[in-house]
Amino acid sequence: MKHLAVLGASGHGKVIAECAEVCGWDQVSFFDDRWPALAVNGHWPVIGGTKELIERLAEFQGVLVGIGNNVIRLTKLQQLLNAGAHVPVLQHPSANISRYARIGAGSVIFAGAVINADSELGQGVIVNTGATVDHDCVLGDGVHISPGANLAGGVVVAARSWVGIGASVRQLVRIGSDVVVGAGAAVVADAADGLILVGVPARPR
Ligand SMILES: CC(=O)SCCNC(=O)CCNC(=O)[C@H](O)C(C)(C)COP(=O)(O)OP(=O)(O)OC[C@H]1O[C@@H](n2cnc3c(N)ncnc32)[C@H](O)[C@@H]1OP(=O)(O)O
Repeated sequence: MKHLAVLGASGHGKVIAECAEVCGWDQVSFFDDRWPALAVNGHWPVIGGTKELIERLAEFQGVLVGIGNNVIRLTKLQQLLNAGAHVPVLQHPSANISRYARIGAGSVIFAGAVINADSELGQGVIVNTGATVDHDCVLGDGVHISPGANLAGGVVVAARSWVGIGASVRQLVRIGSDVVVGAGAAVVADAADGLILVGVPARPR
């Protein structure tokens, strides 16, 4: 019996839960600091907060963080790793992931995503529905590649940056840490840390 705990009873958490079910996890339970006021997340129960999860870690064969905010997701992930949680990588069966890609603990790769050869993903990364990460990309801890976004070959996205839905990034471009790339943007040049970029071609906002 494989029981997965997900910290963060969010919409993102629901996608993690369903992905876990199709990956063969028998049961999924949520933990969220809004518990006990929040007792359910869609089709899955919420059975405690962070404190309760850490007390009950031994009951779960895996623990993931279902929080979209990159900074909070990484903080919670580190807390769970420090407490000795077993943090898996979740890969939807329809995702096409190179055998030569490396993916850090707590990362989730959703339906229809593609990750090509020699890409390296850090911990707590989200490659969302239908996103593509081409060959030789490097994604730092806590990066989120939103649905339908496309990274060309050799792109670097540093820690905690968020590439918005449907955005595109030209090959070999380096995006710094804590950057937000807006929905539909086309990033064609390197971007410094902390910028918000929008448009085609993408410019700081
Ligand atoms: C499964 C999931 O749901 S995963 C989540 C996927 N979601 C995303 O990818 C969202 C990415 N976020 C965005 O694109 C956001 O709009 C941001 C971060 C770029 C900007 O957000 P905010 O700071 O809240 O901007 P706000 O909505 O107030 O708009 C400010 C201005 O920027 C413009 N703007 C906002 N987003 C964009 C964009 N993606 N491209 C071009 N212009 C934009 C607005 O039109 C507005 O222009 P105006 O001042 O001329 O009226």
